[in-house]
Amino acid sequence: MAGFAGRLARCWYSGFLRSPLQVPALGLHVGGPAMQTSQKDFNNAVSQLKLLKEDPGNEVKLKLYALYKQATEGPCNVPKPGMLDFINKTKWDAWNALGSLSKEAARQNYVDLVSKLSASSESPSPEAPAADKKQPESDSLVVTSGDGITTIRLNRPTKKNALTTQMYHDIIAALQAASKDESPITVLTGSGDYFCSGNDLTNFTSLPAGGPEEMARSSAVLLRDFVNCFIDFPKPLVAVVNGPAVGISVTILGLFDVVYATDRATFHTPFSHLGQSPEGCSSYTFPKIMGSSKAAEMLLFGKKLTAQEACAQGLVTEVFPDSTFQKEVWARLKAYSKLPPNAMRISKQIIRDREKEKLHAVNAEESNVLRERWLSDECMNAIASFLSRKSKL
Ligand SMILES: CCCCC/C=C/CC(=O)SCCNC(=O)CCNC(=O)[C@H](O)C(C)(C)COP(=O)(O)OP(=O)(O)OC[C@H]1O[C@@H](n2cnc3c(N)ncnc32)[C@H](O)[C@@H]1OP(=O)(O)O
Repeated sequence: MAGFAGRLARCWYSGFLRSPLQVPALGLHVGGPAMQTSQKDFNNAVSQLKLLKEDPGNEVKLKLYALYKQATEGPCNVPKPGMLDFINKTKWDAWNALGSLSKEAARQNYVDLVSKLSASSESPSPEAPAADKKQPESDSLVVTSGDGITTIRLNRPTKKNALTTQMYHDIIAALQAASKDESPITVLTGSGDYFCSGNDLTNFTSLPAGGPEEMARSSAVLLRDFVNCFIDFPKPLVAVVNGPAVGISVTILGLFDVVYATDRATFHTPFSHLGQSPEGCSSYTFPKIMGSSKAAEMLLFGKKLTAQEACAQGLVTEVFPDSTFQKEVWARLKAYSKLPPNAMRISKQIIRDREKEKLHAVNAEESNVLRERWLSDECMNAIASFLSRKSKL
């Protein structure tokens, strides 16, 4: 297992090794207005960078590093690190790739890049009901209430809303709070172009002192607690699926009361590709919802469904054109939220309660199986492969 930790760590570095030239849509200056940037603007940008809410990713961090060095020290003037010194060699390559770019131009490019990153991390969320912030939340999860709806929004758009360990904890807390608040309806949705890309695969790279076994054990406990919150949620729970959904963000949909999706959404559970197995009670809910052979195609073979297909198979309640999705869905939910809240709760109870015991048992079993799976070579290799950017879904 120690070998696995090393392998993952190496793969993380390989992610860092992606070419600095692959930084799309970050048009860089080579002269002209560059001369306008003062040292003060540059220093401000250095400070501003520390305030970014989202990690900008390795490629951008590498670019920032190279521009900083060029702006402060000029063209690369230190010896190239050895082949096996992966990180320093990567940084050296990025700096060296800037060639003879002047210090002023590098400063300007640095300032422009930081300003773009700051602007995108502050861009407002798409349409949603007028809402007040409910509680202190981590940057990656935003919880608001308004118009009779509590909205839990996954807010990590640059990572396609992949779920970090902290986000699982925050969602549990948000659901517990929402179950007791005044809003008749609770919604889960995402910021940006994705609903959610599933479990953040880097969760498995920060090994605790107890090693991979401890990581697998604590992840299984967290997974079980997370899914239990959805099983036990007492009020109408609605998913507003604003874009593609992957992995655990698909499987838990079987535990929602209503699922609205944009026609841009897709539904994908690539468990076998990842050497993993189903969670979110999908081994039970999916065959019930769509029949065992359709469920097998998704859960065993990772067939990706379009929104229309998912609707035809009963996983999605209704599909809306992307252009009117937010407007139509929120208008409808606002109207539903005016229905008598106790009647809705009691109706949900009657529909769901007789299944709860079964669902808890399924959840416990799925979490236990996954605990083993996470330690398998198949799973480790798949995660390592994603982290080294050799594979994507
Ligand atoms: C408590 C533990 C519970 C565990 C429960 C288990 C759950 C199982 C699952 O959820 S399985 C599903 C896991 N998810 C995936 O395998 C998705 C992996 N991601 C991708 O294949 C692609 O990123 C994509 C298809 C979702 C999107 O591709 P696209 O080309 O459009 O975008 P990028 O790949 O460039 O993504 C942008 C940045 O986001 C990072 N990212 C996206 N998804 C994840 C993820 N799941 N984990 C970690 N990071 C993710 C991606 O690496 C890019 O980051 P970068 O800009 O720093 O490179």
